[in-house]
Amino acid sequence: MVNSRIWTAEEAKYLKAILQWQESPRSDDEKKKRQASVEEAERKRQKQQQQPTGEFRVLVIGARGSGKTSILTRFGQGTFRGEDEPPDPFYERGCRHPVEIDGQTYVVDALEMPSKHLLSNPMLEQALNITEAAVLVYDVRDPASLRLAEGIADFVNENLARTTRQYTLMLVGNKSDGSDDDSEHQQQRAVSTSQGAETAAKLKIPSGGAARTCTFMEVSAKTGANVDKVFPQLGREILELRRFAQQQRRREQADRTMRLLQQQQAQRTAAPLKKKLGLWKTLTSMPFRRRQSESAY
Ligand SMILES: Nc1nc2c(ncn2[C@@H]2O[C@H](COP(=O)(O)OP(=O)(O)OP(=O)(O)O)[C@@H](O)[C@H]2O)c(=O)[nH]1
Repeated sequence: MVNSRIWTAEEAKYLKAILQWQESPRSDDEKKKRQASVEEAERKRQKQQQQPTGEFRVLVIGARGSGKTSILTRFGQGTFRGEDEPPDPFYERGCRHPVEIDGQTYVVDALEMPSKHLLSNPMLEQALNITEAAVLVYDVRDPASLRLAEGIADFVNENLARTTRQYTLMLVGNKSDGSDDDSEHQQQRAVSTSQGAETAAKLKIPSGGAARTCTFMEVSAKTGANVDKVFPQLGREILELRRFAQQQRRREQADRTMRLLQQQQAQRTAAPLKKKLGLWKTLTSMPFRRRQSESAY
């Protein structure tokens, strides 16, 4: 039989001191670092356990070589492959990645439209049908890519004009790396920031009733500048559209209910009148019948 031993307060203190000493002494700095990494690991664990609040499916579309895959690679794993490297095949079709919006986690399901399908209307239509928003990517070094982005916006508008669908667009000028005093960069840049912003302001959006303008952003997949802002911003706009659509559905439902109530009310007021009319008809036809019966005698 094992004898249980109760430590006196003094003995417990002594034992604790020995154990702490055996744990290897740490400097204050090390202790702080360790504590920080424990807290970070705990935050990560909690985040992984957290169910996302929702999901958005968005289309990433633009001219060949404008940097669609590079933007997704930067968004998904925070890296850039290098200007002469082929794109990361893992991100070539798109990616799923969480974003934080007002303290809530949402999953972005980004689909990249291969540039070879840009001229195929059925493919584009299909892509629009399964998404709620599109990132129109152009290369700030290539004006033709901006014109193509405008063309895509026109196609989206024409396509959705016949429907009541809500959809949003964001114009994104990629490869904006290099500072303003970087002469090589200035030589390469062919579309200024203001040109991009003006184009976005002119772009129509299939609004389904809500007056909105196209958001514009310049990014660089190479340096990572602004890439992290694209999808949360788009997510916010999608949430706004969903709220608008829900309000619209509620209004329509309320209108339908109102019309139904009015019809029922009209029927109720018409019913006694009909009854009176029926009685009147019966009464007016009676003498005729009586006359008939009289003639029988
Ligand atoms: N300097 C610079 N180069 C970039 C940037 N983003 C992409 N590139 C380069 O541009 C080239 C095309 O990038 P991709 O990401 O493959 O472009 P894409 O639009 O997916 O191309 P396709 O799928 O062929 O249409 C690659 O050589 C990239 O390294 C950027 O922000 N800055």
